[in-house]
Amino acid sequence: MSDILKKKAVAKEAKVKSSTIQQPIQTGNQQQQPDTATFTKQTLADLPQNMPAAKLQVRNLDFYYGDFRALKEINIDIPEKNVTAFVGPSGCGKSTLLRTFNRMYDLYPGMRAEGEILLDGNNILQKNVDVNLLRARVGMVFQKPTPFPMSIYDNVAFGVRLYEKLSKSELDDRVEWALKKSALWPEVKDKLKASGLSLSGGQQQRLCIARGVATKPEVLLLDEPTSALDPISTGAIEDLIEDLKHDYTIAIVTHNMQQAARVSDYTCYMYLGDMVEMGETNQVFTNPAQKATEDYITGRYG
Ligand SMILES: Nc1ncnc2c1ncn2[C@@H]1O[C@H](COP(=O)(O)OP(=O)(O)OP(=O)(O)O)[C@@H](O)[C@H]1O
Repeated sequence: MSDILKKKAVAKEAKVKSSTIQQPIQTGNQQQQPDTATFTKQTLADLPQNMPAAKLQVRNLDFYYGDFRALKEINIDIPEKNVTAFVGPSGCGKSTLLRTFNRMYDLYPGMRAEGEILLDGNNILQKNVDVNLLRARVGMVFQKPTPFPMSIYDNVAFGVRLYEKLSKSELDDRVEWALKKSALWPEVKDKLKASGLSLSGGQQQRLCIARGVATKPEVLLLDEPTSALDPISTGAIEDLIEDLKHDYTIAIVTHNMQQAARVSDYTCYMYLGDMVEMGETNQVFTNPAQKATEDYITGRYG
């Protein structure tokens, strides 16, 4: 069975589990929640065996919004040229963790990260790191499509113009390459001068992915990239993720368990700022190491 078919089978199994086995227990008007606070914190020793080489290594990472500690001693590896999904209940710190990987939080006062995040072995949290260069290496696509109010061409060329000096024909080639990578080229090749805002929601998100890949980052961070999209656009973006992972290291935050099962190789389950479990996606969905993970994955909590 091909990898994608295997994943689809696991996703289907997860769906069956959630719909038939693990319904919340009803007591009158109250939903009784299981005790999800019982888990052993993930440590480096618990990381899956035989993982591919790590592109990012997160070590003892804490994150603070002012006095609030939103991430607590996170220790994980993000394997190169694989898809790693972050799942967990709302507010558990998924987006916060993703935003540390390109120091997006630097834009806001009062936020700080402590610990280490090694990108190819170099700590990106050090003060002397050039954050613009970091963001060229670690690109990000947000939940809502955010095309700039400019043409489709200029949207894709925007970051490239910031970081590289290409000739007109080289830039044309790069724009075409990025639009092909994001599976949008056939739909826009005859209207590159039209506004990015004139595209449908799904097309706008693929445009943002084209903008994200155009600078040829090494890591692509996707923060709920399909939550605002219809099922057909979602399918197109999931296929795209499958394709992009051959060239990029991808980290994705998703609320959709089936999506995590379908697109990711590794899954991290987070709860209230803690990393509960990181494992191979097939294992996390079929045989999680911790009951807290099982309760969430199967829909009993969250
Ligand atoms: N700008 C902020 N200032 C203060 N606290 C914040 C800020 N952003 C997030 N938080 C808090 O940090 C914690 C983690 O939030 P985060 O957005 O990372 O969670 P999440 O798992 O991505 O949630 P969701 O699934 O709802 O997007 C939450 O308690 C949240 O309230």
